Amino acid sequence: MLDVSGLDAYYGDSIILKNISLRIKQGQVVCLLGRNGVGKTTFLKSIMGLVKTPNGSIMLDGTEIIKMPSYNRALQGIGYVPQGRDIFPNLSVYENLLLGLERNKNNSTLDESIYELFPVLKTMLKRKGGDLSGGQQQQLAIARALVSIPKLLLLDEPTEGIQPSIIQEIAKVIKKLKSKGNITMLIVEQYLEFVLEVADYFYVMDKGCIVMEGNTKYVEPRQIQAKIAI
Ligand SMILES: Nc1ncnc2c1ncn2[C@@H]1O[C@H](COP(=O)(O)OP(=O)(O)OP(=O)(O)O)[C@@H](O)[C@H]1O
Repeated sequence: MLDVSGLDAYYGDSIILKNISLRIKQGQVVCLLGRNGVGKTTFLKSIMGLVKTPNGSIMLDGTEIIKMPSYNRALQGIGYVPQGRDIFPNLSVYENLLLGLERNKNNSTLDESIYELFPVLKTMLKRKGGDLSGGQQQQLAIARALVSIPKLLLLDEPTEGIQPSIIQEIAKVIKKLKSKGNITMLIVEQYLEFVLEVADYFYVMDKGCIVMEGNTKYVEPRQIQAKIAI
């Protein structure tokens, strides 16, 4: 459903991604791993149209999106949870969730089933986004992306700086979504155990290039570790 090929990405004149090719099948959870600064976030931003990508192709369900403005890519069904989550600190949890609906032209009411995935949010609807813990903010950011019912969800380091019990909650949500089968996910992550738990397939990036890929079921974790250890 996502087919990226020969993609280069630049910040100004500096080339950050070189000739990246990556494919995700419908309903798959794919993780992109790599050390700090190798270009993982830049790759997600390239899919969202937030960086310069003069060469290559990004096909979403058979449609070329590489020249589309970012807003249209969201309308095509891509949800993005950036690193740092981008929660509006002065808006309530409920208002933050409502903002997610702006991306969905077919739906203007909040589907209550979002609280089945994130029960903690239901207990905090009136609380300000900025008063939530880091883990709760991460859950809110994922929930906000999901209310627009994306067909492809991009998550940038969802476990970063989060306590283990909430990491487990997030892993559960990802597995639940996967079992429903109507969403495809690309997750940038450095936490290998989490990747092996939730992903079907992985790619490892180094210095702007893909250097390893495979099925998470059959890989020897030490082989990945060797490529991502600092
Ligand atoms: N706005 C920017 N302008 C110029 N260079 C940038 C910009 N953002 C990132 N870079 C550079 O691009 C390279 C890739 O950064 P990127 O954030 O994509 O890496 P990453 O693999 O996601 O790292 P991390 O895990 O630390 O988030 C780095 O060398 C970084 O310094």
